[in-house]
Amino acid sequence: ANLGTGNALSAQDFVDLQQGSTAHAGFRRAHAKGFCVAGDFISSGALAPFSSAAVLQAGRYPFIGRFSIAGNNPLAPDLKAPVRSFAITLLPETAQQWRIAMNTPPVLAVGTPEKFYLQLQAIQNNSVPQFFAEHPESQAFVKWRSTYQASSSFASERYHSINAFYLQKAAGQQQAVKWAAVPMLTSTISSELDETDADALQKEFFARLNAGMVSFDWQFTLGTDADDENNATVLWPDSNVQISAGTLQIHQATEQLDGNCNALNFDPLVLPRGVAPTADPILRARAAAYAESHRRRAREVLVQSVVGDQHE
Ligand code: HEM
Repeated sequence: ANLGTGNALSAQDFVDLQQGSTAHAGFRRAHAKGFCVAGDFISSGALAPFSSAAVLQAGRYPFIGRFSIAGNNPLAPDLKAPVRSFAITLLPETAQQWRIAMNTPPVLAVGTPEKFYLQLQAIQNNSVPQFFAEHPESQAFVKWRSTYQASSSFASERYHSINAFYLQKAAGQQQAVKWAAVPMLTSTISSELDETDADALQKEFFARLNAGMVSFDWQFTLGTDADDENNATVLWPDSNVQISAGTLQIHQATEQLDGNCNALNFDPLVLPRGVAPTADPILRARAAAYAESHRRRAREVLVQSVVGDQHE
């Protein structure tokens, strides 16, 4: 992509940049390293006045999910990653899936796909400070980054939707929201994190889960007329109303190559009735890039299995 001459930026451009010079066949081009989880969402029903979504009505709904670290390398050391992630697919009986991908930062540094692309280039060129200086909208992100301390567990991070969505109840009635998965730590483990182990976080999580369930409170923040739901660089004020939708209880974890999260694409535009996308342009770019990454890795997995069959 040559953004200087008005050429349109494509999903292929994004994924080419994200995968770098060596593609890791069969793996996600971003957030390549992770593992699958499964659990139940215990919905409080507190969001039901705002949305007709099946899983926001009181009840218990299964989900499958994936914890990951940002980056293109499926063997990267867990503790070196600047961003950690939690993705879920809620599975109500109505066949209306809700796919969600969340990251540790609450905001983006820049608000458009074109600038996000330039930011990825700046990361690869080691020119991030200059990039932030040239993009004053990155202020909230830079502030978050300066105070954020990575924790010693995937189970004790807070994961954010970053982009806003609408909850819809009846025609013409909508409420802008952002959400976060907020850790509810109930169990501690005795073993210390082995900082020399590339899979330290993954092992910690599996050990923790053996000792008991891992839970997150799924908290929604309501936007007001003063908030721009289409600009993910701005943090909404703490004074905004917060409502807990219920508890995400995780009771199973599986290596990603053996788990049913691996083949999924956590496309943020796969939404059930009662939830709708805002006009935030990042959301469209994400849907297109995830599809392109999914296409590449799915094709490689099929090719591998065909080759394997021929040798059997
Ligand atoms: C224009 C901006 C973005 C681009 C181009 C982008 C690109 C990608 C790509 C290509 C993948 C791999 C998809 C797959 O193969 O299944 C991915 C995964 C992911 N992205 Fe993004 N992303 C963007 C913004 C975001 C934002 C704002 C968030 C958080 C709110 C986010 C969270 C995630 C997560 C959690 C995953 C891993 C999902 C999983 O476990 O399968 N991304 N991203």
